[in-house]
Amino acid sequence: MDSSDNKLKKSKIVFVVGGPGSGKGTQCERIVGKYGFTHLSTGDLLRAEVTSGTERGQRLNAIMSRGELVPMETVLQMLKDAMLFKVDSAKGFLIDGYPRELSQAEAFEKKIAIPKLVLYINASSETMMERLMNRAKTSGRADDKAETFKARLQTYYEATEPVVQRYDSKGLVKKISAEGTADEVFKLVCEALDSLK
Ligand SMILES: Nc1nc2c(ncn2[C@@H]2O[C@H](COP(=O)(O)OP(=O)(O)OP(=O)(O)O)[C@@H](O)[C@H]2O)c(=O)[nH]1
Ligand SMILES: O=c1ccn([C@@H]2O[C@H](COP(=O)(O)OP(=O)(O)O)[C@@H](O)[C@H]2O)c(=O)[nH]1
Ligand SMILES: [Mg+2]
Repeated sequence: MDSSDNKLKKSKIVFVVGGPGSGKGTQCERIVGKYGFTHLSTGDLLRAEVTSGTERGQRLNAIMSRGELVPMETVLQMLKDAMLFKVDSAKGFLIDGYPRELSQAEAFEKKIAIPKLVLYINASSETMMERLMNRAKTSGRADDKAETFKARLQTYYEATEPVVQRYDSKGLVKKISAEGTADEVFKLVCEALDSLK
């Protein structure tokens, strides 16, 4: 019988990477609708832990409100648990907002699997700022404010962009221009996913 770890290793995994507010969550929702993938956002998993009000949640909240990264062991364990929970029903996994740093990418490959594709959702910092300030009106997210945005952006350029370079050198990256409307961006996303068989 196949062990759960083996099933994870064989599953279709797509990383969705991009700056804060680039539109990762929006595109993932559409991909789920069309392709039936299982969507897991590490940011959402962390926020669920914060909402649960545990002591661990309070520690996470402090880190996230500063726009910094939560220790990678914490995030990887949460992500792996969530993947194992779904592995029997998932047609594939969309991992949204992860990996955030090179060491996370390496740990994921070692403990879970190598992704089949990295969707790189790319927008200018001005566009991302504008989208987030808009979202802030309704999101209730503690980190949707101008000061935290700057820190998140800096963390993104310093820690996350090297992840894109790593996978680009392996030929796994599809770079998607995310400046247009969500519909326009989704067309490009579909082209990238359809090239994956
Ligand atoms: N014009 C336009 N707006 C978009 C697009 N995608 C998302 N938005 C808007 O931009 C905001 C951020 O989108 P999200 O999908 O939450 O972005 P995200 O990358 O998941 O952001 P984080 O969760 O902060 O990482 C939302 O208010 C969306 O409505 C797009 O393709 N075009
Ligand atoms: O793998 C992850 C994902 C998220 N975060 C934290 O959660 C916050 C929100 O992440 P999300 O992906 O929801 O939003 P983004 O920062 O991309 O706008 C980040 O700023 C980080 O503090 C983290 O530490 N590790
Ligand atoms: Mg998101």
